Amino acid sequence: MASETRPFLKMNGLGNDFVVWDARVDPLRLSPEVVARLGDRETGIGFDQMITVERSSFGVDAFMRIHNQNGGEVSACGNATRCIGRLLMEEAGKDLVTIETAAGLLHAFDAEGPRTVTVDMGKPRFEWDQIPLAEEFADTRAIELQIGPIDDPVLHTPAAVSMGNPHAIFWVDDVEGYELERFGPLLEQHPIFPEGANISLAHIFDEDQIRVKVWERGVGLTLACGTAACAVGVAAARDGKTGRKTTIHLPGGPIGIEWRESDEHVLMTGLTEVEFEGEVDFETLTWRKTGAGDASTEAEAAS
Ligand SMILES: N[C@H](CCC[C@H](N)C(=O)O)C(=O)O
Repeated sequence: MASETRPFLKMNGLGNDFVVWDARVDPLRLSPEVVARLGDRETGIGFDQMITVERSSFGVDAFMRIHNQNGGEVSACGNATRCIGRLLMEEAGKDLVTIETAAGLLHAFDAEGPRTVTVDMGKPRFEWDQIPLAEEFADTRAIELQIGPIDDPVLHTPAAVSMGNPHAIFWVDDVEGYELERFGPLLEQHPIFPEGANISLAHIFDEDQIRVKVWERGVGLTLACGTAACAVGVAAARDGKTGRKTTIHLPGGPIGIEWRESDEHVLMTGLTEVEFEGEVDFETLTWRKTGAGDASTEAEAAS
């Protein structure tokens, strides 16, 4: 029986990593179980999200479909949007492309350096039923949620923001001072978040400089989260803690955020990387590397 192999790209945005399929000609729909199997770092390729690039029904450059490592489909992924933006710009020789997502149309354009891309992530949403939250809160800059002993909570009163996906941001004085591995899943699935939430610990350590650690919905701890960087930058500015231009320092590296005053859009700038080319045999669900990534391409160029 002929095996059915399919090529993919392995990419990352500051270590937040993806398997990317090009399904613009040959459609691809995988079950959540197969996505989770491929996403598992022991049994599969391993990734935080799986990205499927499809034809856009709006006639823009492409549609980007996003699945978390647990197999669940979601509407937004900032780091992946930068990576797909780069691929589409390189392919078409353009310096601006438009990507359709379930969260809306996003524009990616060349930023100041090689492999660096800026994405206009659109407007943040703050209304309780847009996050969404399970009950009405008039002010989502600090919602009533705490974890730990009632009289001495470990984490409490987070800000809530949607970038097309739900985020809760806890302001702390040391992002490493909390067991996010322990509290992350409890908060991610807290009943106040009917669709779950991405959980960020954020420490404003200098003027417009914020250190962030993220527990991602459907994944767990990741090295970076683009929509969390957007959500933290916006929540800090909204609450008067910083200006509208901030640098978000994630374990995987920095992301520049500008919450533009003229139209309230969030601009997110950061690196992208092609790690390698590969292919999956869907008969056996095995995979192999078939080509190099940026590191070797750049090494060749330098030699
Ligand atoms: N875990 C997120 C999706 C990926 C977000 C992240 N990887 C990014 O770069 O924005 C969610 O369930 O909403």
